Amino acid sequence: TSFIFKEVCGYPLSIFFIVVNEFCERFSYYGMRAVLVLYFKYFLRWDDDLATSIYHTFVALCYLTPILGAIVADSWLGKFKTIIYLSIVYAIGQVAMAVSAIHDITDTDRDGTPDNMTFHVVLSMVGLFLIALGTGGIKPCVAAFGGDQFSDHQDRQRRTFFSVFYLCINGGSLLSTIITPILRAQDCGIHSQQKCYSLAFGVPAALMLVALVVFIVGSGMYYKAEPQGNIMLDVCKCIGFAIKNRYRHRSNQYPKRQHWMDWAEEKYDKLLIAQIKMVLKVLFLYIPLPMFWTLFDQKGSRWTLQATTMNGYFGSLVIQPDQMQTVNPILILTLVPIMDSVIYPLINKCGLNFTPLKRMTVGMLLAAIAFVCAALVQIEIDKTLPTFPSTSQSQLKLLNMGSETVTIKIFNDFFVLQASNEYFTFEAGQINISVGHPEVRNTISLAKGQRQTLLIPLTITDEWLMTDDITSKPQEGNNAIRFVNGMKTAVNVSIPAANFGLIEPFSYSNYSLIKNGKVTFTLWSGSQSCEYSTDFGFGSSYTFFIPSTLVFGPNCQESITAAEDIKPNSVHMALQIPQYFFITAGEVMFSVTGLEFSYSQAPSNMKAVLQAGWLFTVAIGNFIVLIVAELAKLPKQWAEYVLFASLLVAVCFIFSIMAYFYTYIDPAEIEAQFKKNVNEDDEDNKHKLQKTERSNGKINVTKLSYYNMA
Ligand SMILES: C[C@H](N)C(=O)N1CCC[C@H]1C(=O)O
Repeated sequence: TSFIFKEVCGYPLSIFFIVVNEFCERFSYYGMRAVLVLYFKYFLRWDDDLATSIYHTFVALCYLTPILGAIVADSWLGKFKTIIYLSIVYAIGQVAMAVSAIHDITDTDRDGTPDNMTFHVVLSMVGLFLIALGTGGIKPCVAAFGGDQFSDHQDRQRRTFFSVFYLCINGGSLLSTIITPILRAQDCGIHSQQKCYSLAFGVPAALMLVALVVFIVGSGMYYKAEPQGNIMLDVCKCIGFAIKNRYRHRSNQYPKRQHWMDWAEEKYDKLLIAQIKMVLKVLFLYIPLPMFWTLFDQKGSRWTLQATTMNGYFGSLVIQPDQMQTVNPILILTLVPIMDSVIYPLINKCGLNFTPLKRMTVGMLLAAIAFVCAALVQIEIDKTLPTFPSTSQSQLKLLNMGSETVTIKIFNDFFVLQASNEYFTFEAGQINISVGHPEVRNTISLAKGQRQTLLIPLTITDEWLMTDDITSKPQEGNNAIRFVNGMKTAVNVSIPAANFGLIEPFSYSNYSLIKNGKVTFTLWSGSQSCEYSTDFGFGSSYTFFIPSTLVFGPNCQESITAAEDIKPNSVHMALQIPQYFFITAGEVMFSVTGLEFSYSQAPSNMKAVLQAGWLFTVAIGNFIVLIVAELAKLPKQWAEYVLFASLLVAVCFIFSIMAYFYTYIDPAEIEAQFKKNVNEDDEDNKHKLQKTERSNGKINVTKLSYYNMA
């Protein structure tokens, strides 16, 4: 097809439209993905398990559909038309998601919640399916289409293109993962204001339309390789025939052939057989690769969970656990140029031949190192975690509600205390406690596997009270807070975000979850009030005690005491940076190189198919995360990290052996050689046929059409 070829600094101008398209498309994809789990959980009201499973299934589907897109592009529509049509499908999917998140559509009673949840679920599932089809379908085509814009002698430029392409992916990903959560946090609605998921999905939908328009604008400048017929069907038939033919000739009397695909020679074109061999060789090499993605994809799950048990204060800036993931695209944006312009040229200067497969091997090793770092950080975190009781143990803490210290005897140990900050651990189901002078004895039954607090009343002879305490770290960096009222009057405690309700005399409130930062509690008793301010970190639990002696007024702050049930997270989130650095450096070496390798080693008619094969390794990696997370329930998280690191090292060792035996090819050169040979044969055969025709007086039509085809 004709096109206007324009070059800027040695690069075809057309790739500008392709990389801008990729930037917008990745913004659209990652932006929508960033708020998807929260949409499931808080809008569709799904539980955590269902939300996580559907999320991972969606991600895996997005990397499975490239196969479909590649087949359509290489065999039927060509890459250009496939990208246009599937981008339309993709944009419709994004719009469906945005519409599905408008609660007002079914909120007939105007209470702020959708009344027909089936409508929202069905529309969002249809939307997600279309998005998976679109994003996956176009992904291998866009990368390969970009590669097609370069001529055979532009190897260096094409390599740079793949690096810039990767930068755009991560630029889009970075911006959208920052912006869409902010959009989601806005309130919007017609009848009632709710969290604005429709805007968080609407902006990615708009970006997808921009991606489509930008791609169409470049239309006149693209080199559009023609699809070469139903190539995948031919490939399958050819492989099937080779296997059948090999089986038919299994006896020793038939001479062996160099390659099992050579058994297709009787029926199929030698060029097609050579092309299939090229693809199979690369696909075979891909077998160990999903393991890299298995580790890589845990950034979004295990590493984010790890961050929830860490301290996110960076000076006055507070980083939320899921925001740590943005370190990956930020590092990509810095590491790709450094690798391309400093590290690789330096390695070359040292005389080392750092081939693509060597780079990928080093990339895998770096990912394994990242997991060792994650394990070391986990060990540090574990040291700071409270020791919760085992199923055969009980833990007890004491809180003396009186103003005087009391002497407490548990079995034969004496304590003089106002309140105990530590939990005592007991194996026995019952303990004897003696309090004060003269001694008041009590036998207390303890709950196994539980933490409890014993509230010793003002008058020791009054009834003793036991509370059930929290036995795990609060999730997502929240703080679990409760109040014990030691006063003779009821007290109401509230903060802007929560109300602890009315706490009766000598009783306690339930736990409420509070975010980090400064919080001011307002205590009310009748018309009297008191303000109590304190700073919270991440993942702590406190019991605040309101003493009987509290005087409401400006100085009440000092009278309230805080018992620390669970310490706040003390290991800093910055300690995750080394693991992010290694996984990202690994990604640059592995993924950017793999993308280019998949293009350069693919025959001309199967470029998109091999890109899809590459993306398929990402899909399998995601499935392995799902399976391993279910199966490998190791008691210690750090041990799971070490297990993953060891598995990747083992896989990397196998891959390096496979890579050692791989010979790099230039598909264009091989194809040209085949075509030249066939043309020469063609000439010879034409002469032979003309001779035969002259001698027999007729032509073998089948053969002639075969030669013409070749
Ligand atoms: C966001 C990642 N750094 C990244 O660029 N990718 C993860 C899977 C492949 C690649 C992408 O194309 O999105």
